[in-house]
Amino acid sequence: MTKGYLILETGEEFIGDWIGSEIEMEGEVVFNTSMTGYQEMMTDPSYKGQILTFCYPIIGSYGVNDVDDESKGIAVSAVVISDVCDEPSHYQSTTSLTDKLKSENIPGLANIDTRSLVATIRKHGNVSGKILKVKDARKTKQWKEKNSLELVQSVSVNEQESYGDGHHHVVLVDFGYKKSILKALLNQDCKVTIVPYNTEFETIASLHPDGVLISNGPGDPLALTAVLPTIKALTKNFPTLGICLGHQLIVLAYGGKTEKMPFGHRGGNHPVKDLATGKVYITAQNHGYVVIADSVDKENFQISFQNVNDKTVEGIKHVHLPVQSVQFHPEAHSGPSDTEYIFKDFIQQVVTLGGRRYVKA
Ligand SMILES: NC(=O)CC[C@H](N)C(=O)O
Repeated sequence: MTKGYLILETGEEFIGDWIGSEIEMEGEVVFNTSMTGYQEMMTDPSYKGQILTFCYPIIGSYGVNDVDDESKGIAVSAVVISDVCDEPSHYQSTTSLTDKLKSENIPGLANIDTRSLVATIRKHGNVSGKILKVKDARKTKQWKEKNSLELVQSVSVNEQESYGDGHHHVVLVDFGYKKSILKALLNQDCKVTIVPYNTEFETIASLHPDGVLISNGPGDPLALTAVLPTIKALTKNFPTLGICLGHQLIVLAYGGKTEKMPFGHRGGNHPVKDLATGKVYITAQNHGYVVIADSVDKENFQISFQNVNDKTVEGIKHVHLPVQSVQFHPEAHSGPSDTEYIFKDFIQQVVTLGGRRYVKA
């Protein structure tokens, strides 16, 4: 196997064995603590531009299948693995993880001491890294600035797409949506029209949606200030659900603020409390930015969910409009269907209030 190096901008080096495509790569190095779901993680567009480290030590054992990709292909820039399994066993598996990486031109490193790497990322908070074939000091002198708008542009659809023929028409504004969100809507008897992230309010309104879903997506929400007036107008006119980036954008649209977290929430076991009922749910998460609690427009919104570990904002609900958003992923099943009821709630609002404008834009 070819040796490869992961060099962090903070100077630390990790040596491993090259897997996947033999191209050098740069990106923010993040980690996910889930024990399973590597295929879903790699193909989640919210990871665009990032080098994803798997905390779980054995990755690839159940292979890769034809049904679980969250988007058109691998979204991460590269993967970092401790022990990669190249002889998968699962009835649905159609290829191995390393062959999938190769076929989609994505590099990775295996046999990396991921525990030490994660401890290093946690120590620094945020850190970029480069995967290199040879240690070349010249290559680690300069670091690219991340352009979040370009990340969203690269994953959003360019033209409208339509799925299903259910009773409720939901427009999904695509900042890099996960297919599980589309599936969850189709399961709720929806017809879904997916529109590019920068579609204007009037175009969306002319589709006569019963409800609107603002999707997840990569990068810093502050790069998307141009779409905030549209998002605000949508929330004032249609039942709206925001997920992850969509949640952050709704908060920003009402004058709230977001900030970068030290090393994000990425995993399948983040406990989240519903502040109305006191009930705690185990959620799947993937975000590096978070809403600043004090900045939320309290005249219009109440905080609906809170992270049990660090008390960060996990959701908001409008005080009188059918608008809510969550920082976690209700479409991702940390258990059988834990928070999927959020889609049911949304559709309930669509049924009672959809198809009508109830406030002037
Ligand atoms: N999954 C997402 O939508 C992530 C939102 C945003 N890019 C963040 O990292 O916080």
